[in-house]
Amino acid sequence: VHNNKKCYCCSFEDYKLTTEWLLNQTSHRPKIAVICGSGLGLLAAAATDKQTFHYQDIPNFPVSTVAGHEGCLVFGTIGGKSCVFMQGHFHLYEGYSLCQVTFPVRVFRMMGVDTLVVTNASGGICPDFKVGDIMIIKDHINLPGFAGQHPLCGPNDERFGIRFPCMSDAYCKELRRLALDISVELGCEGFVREGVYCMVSGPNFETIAEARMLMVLGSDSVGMSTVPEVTVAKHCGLRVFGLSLITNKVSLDYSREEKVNHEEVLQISKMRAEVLQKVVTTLICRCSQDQSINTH
Ligand SMILES: O=P(O)(O)O[C@H]1O[C@H](CO)[C@@H](O)[C@H]1O
Ligand code: HPA
Repeated sequence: VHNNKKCYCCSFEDYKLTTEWLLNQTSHRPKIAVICGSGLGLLAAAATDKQTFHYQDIPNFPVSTVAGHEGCLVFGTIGGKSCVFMQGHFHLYEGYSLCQVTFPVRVFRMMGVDTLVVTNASGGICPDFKVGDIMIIKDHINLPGFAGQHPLCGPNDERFGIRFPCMSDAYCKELRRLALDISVELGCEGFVREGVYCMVSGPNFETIAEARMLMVLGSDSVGMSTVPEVTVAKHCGLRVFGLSLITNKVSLDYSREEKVNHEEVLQISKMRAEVLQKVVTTLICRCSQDQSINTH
């Protein structure tokens, strides 16, 4: 209850309970959390010493309702570094509040995580982008946030962060540079790009007029996730790195016949999941070695 108005946000005690439950169930103490987007659960495959929890068994955790989101929390080790992977994340269009959508991020913070890696599937708006390109997220547009659908609306809990957080450095520059270097080493620089991700609430894909508007606004790709998690992560002081897989070209022209669907999105995710896994795994190994970029 705040100012005599009922608050539907998760309480500090909710985050605490889940954090303590997980810390009691696992000996892993992750420093890096990876959120796997649609069809990208394979990102956890490279981890060793794995321990898996189903979302429905974790107190206070929402459950995944979308195809391509397994609904598992996987603890494991990569390059000697303890990590936690979310195989599947939550969306506004599933009917969850943004507090529920971002719930795991604050739990990770309370567990001791300092770096969040976000991944997702998105539609390419930038005319240069091709299906299968991997976009390093340089920045984002929080379109639902403009309309008041923002995870930090409501009373601010200073134990997590300040009332008015700065977002001009949302995606860590050093990690973006490192990812570009890694893509050259792995020989996949030909389909690695950098760009601006725009979040819409979904669940429908964009109309042509909407897509054109998003392009004018400066969006290189569009999806229905990630921005709330990144916003909450920055608020509580996490370092953020993001990759978006371009699974389809967004129609910007009335003469275009192709129609996007979720099956196609999952098919392209499956096709590129292995490369994405290599990039993420190498990035985790390297950032754990380089202390200068490990300090927040
Ligand atoms: O952002 P993720 O969950 O990776 O997936 C994207 O793909 C789904 C639509 O096909 C939506 O959930 C959209 O956000
Ligand atoms: O074209 C798209 N639009 C919105 N979200 C998406 N997620 C994958 N592709 C798309």
